[in-house]
Amino acid sequence: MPHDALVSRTTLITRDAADPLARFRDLFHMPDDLIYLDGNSLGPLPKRTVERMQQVVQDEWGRLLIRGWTACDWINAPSRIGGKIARLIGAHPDEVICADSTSVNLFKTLAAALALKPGRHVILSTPDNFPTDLYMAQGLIRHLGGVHELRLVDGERIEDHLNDQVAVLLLTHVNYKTGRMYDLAHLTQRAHACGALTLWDLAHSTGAVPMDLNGAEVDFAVGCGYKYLNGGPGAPAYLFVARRWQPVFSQPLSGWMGHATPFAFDPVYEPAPGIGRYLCGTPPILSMAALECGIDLLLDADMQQIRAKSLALTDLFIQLVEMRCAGYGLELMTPRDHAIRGSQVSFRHPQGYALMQALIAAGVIGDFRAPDIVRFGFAPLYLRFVDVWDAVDRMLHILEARAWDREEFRQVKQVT
Ligand SMILES: Cc1ncc(COP(=O)(O)O)c(C=O)c1O
Ligand SMILES: Nc1c(O)cccc1C(=O)C[C@H](N)C(=O)O
Repeated sequence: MPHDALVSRTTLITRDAADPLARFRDLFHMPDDLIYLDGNSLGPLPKRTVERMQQVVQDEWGRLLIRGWTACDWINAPSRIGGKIARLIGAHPDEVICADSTSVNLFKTLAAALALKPGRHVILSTPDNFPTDLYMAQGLIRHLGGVHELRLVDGERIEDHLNDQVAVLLLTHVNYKTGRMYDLAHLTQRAHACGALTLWDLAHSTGAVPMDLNGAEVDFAVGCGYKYLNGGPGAPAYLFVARRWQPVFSQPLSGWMGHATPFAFDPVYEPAPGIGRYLCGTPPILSMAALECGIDLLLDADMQQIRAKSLALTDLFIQLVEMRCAGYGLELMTPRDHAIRGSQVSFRHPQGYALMQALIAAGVIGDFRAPDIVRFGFAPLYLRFVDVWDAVDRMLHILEARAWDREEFRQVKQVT
């Protein structure tokens, strides 16, 4: 959006009226007067989920009991939901399965990827990757006897470190602190050129950024169900394995749900022929039912429209903060360049923690990330342009009045 000094609350109300995604807001529960800029950590509750939970608990579990596994097709929930997620990320339906947490899926896919590159010992990543990605790699390395190395290098220069030692390039597409987005297709191609595989963490891009995993020839990916997919706290995650790698190796968490014939109760493990081998234990049906509602909402929207609005919202937020809150010590961390920006905006502020507490008290929910980052996520399905104006307005009042400068806001409580 051009930097238009004439932008006002009224012009933004007009802009909302013309928004092709406007109808989605009413499909969510959103407390009055709350501006929710934290959907990149935990998405809000879709109204349909409330009905569906009632149905799955009372009618399915309550009345059908164990018959639900077949009568309600619970058993196929992981592949059915995986198939729906596939449509959001440019994958074939049989390349995605819904299961476990992102962390566990990282372990399974990283183990599979390393086994495909026996002569190479390096997992290449960045120190600012989300910690669970690094922790899971460290744990797997220990488990495999310490022959691998997790090599952490500056993300801006990652290409310089791709060489014939690298087995797997392990990156998070959109950085959780800064909102910086990597060029997934380009880096995948560069990794392949040196003979390495790619494992992408799509936690902060799924449902916010259109992706074409097959077009980019990505090998493995994982993603999160409770952020932009609005699946609820601790919603199941997903994993993607390109068709070409599915038959080659089975992952190490060889639970019975990943068996070719789980109900044959054979004492010997034999992996399922396709993506099903990446399952481990029994799927959490209640959580999956909630997640499916969130995904269905997204599938009803157009990902290109979502991306266009996400960029417009983040542009507007940057513009208004810089125009209206100038001189109060806020420093933009998120790239201005659309090509490398996800769906969030982060600023540094010397009193970042207290500022975020004051914002939350004023009804603007974002996140604080140590040491000094205030982070705002923009989910186009339920946010309005006028919300951006109001959020900046409340921030300006807090900054002008130094309302953050209160003992209760400075005291660091548990940080989420
Ligand atoms: C990039 C990234 N990966 C993974 C996770 C979390 O994984 P899990 O669902 O296993 O807690 C998060 C956020 O919690 C994240 O931001
Ligand atoms: N997964 C979370 C949780 O269980 C509690 C609080 C926050 C989270 C998050 O999602 C953190 C998030 N991934 C982040 O980007 O910072």
